Amino acid sequence: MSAAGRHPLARLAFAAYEVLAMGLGLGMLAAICLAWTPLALPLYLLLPRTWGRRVGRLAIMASFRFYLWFLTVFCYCRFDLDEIDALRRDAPLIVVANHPSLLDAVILLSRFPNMVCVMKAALADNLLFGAGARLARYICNDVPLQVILRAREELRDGGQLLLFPEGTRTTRWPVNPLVGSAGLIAGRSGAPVQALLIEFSTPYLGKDWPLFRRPSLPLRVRVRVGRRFAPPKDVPVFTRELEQYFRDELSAASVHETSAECAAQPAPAAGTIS
Ligand SMILES: CCCCCCCCCCCCCCCC(=O)OC[C@@H](O)COP(=O)(O)O
Repeated sequence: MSAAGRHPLARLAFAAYEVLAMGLGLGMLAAICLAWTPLALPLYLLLPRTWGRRVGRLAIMASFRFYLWFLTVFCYCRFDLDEIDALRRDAPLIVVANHPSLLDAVILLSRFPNMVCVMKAALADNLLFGAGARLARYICNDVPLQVILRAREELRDGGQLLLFPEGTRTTRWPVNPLVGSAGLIAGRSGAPVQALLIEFSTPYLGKDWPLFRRPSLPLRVRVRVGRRFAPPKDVPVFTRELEQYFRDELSAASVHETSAECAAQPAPAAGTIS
């Protein structure tokens, strides 16, 4: 249902729908997170740690799954995530993914019941995400040694660790230079590293996509299960190998546009993910 080539009025109506879908989508995410905050805070204080993180992670999975359903039904988004479900019971496991969009974490967290996420420290004080992230015992990325120790502890307890080794959303397509955290944690914990490849039809909510710029619908997102790496002995070598792997896989898929192209053409044809 591309708007291109249609009557100008139809195009205008579709653009209006895209704006509406954006408002609904962002509003629903805010509403879900805000509704959880007043519950998550007392649960964080009252529940023992193991119960708290269990409840916290299940609530995040369930809420984000509902959220993706909402985006599918009302906001013309299409998610192809079936491949991921095979990983759900593989623990301990370090899941690493490329990071094209703000939606990546929401998408991945919706499929794993016991996943602990390494996140930007600033998010821990965020009104929307802070309380939920604390209850789920997510790991702040501000003190590297703490990240490694906490990650190792969570993996030992049978958790699955999610981290985005680009450190921030992608700015140098197809993937930024990677930091060494995944290799370090894998080396220290003995857990394997599972690559996931995230592909968007347009870089919606990427680093160069303003929060209130309308999406180009349908937004298609596919997550592929990539290679699984054994815990490395040599972290720098592993990090280079992982980066090259992402580069090769994502270049081959070639579903994104560059940010510059995207800025020049606000309503591009949907990408090539089918
Ligand atoms: C139950 C209702 C849900 C309540 C909220 C639960 C908390 C969910 C926290 C999700 C936070 C996921 C953080 C993902 C990793 C991360 O930190 O990514 C940061 C980027 O994306 C943005 O970084 P940047 O590109 O540098 O702006």
